[in-house]
Amino acid sequence: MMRDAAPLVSVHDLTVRYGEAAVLRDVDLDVAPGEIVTIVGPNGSGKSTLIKAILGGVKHSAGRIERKPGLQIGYVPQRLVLDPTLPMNVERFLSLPHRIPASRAREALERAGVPEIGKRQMAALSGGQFQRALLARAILEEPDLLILDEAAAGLDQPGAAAFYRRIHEVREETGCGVLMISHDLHVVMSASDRVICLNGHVCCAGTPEVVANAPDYRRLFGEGTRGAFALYRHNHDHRHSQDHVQDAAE
Ligand SMILES: Nc1ncnc2c1ncn2[C@@H]1O[C@H](COP(=O)(O)OP(=O)(O)OP(=O)(O)O)[C@@H](O)[C@H]1O
Repeated sequence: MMRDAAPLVSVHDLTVRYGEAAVLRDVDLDVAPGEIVTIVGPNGSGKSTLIKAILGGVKHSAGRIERKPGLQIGYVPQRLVLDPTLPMNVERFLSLPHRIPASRAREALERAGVPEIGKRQMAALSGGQFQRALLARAILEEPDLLILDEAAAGLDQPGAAAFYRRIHEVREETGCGVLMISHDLHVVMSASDRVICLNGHVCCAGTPEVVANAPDYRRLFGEGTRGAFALYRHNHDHRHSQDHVQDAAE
């Protein structure tokens, strides 16, 4: 990772509103080349909105987003719904909207850890294979920054762990930066260089160690689902408008 290098993307004092309601307030974030940054936060805390703003799909009402000139982004959505009656194999899917040589498709599938699925029908893939196909498509153009919005949601625990391991390897192999949203807190803690805890604003940010060492988090981490809520409760000396998270943890 190159924290000293110019960031791939940096977000300053970002505010996003849907109508009157501010969904994001004064958010700062940056991703350096080769760095894995994970956004965590309760449902409705603005994680997807932040990513959409970075991708340019949502307008912000204040603040600014700076992208490295010529920045190439690869995006892996949480899910993609394809017409199951549409015959389309994986290689063809990778060739949309621009036809690519079969060798490039094979290389991307190898990188994504699924070299064998090129001729399989998209509709016949398992959830894990489908997400790998989306990953292959996102890395086809050798992006500088890979953005994943809960891309392992719906996979079982070993499947999700394998998926994140693969992301780690892609980062090692290509040097791309990674910005992802994840609810898999165990994975977040082991696979991220930096964690941003979001709840409309940035509650806390730092290395996984710093975030995980918050007393509540340490006390509760690993105690079933309660551990998952602990991250959102650490060292808060203020109340949120979304206190359902706190309620859910109690
Ligand atoms: N297009 C929209 N119009 C109006 N409100 C929206 C829109 N998209 C999202 N919101 C609201 O903005 C808030 C943040 O949504 P967002 O999807 O960014 O949260 P999230 O942290 O990604 O949630 P989750 O973990 O459930 O995916 C929510 O209250 C949501 O209802």
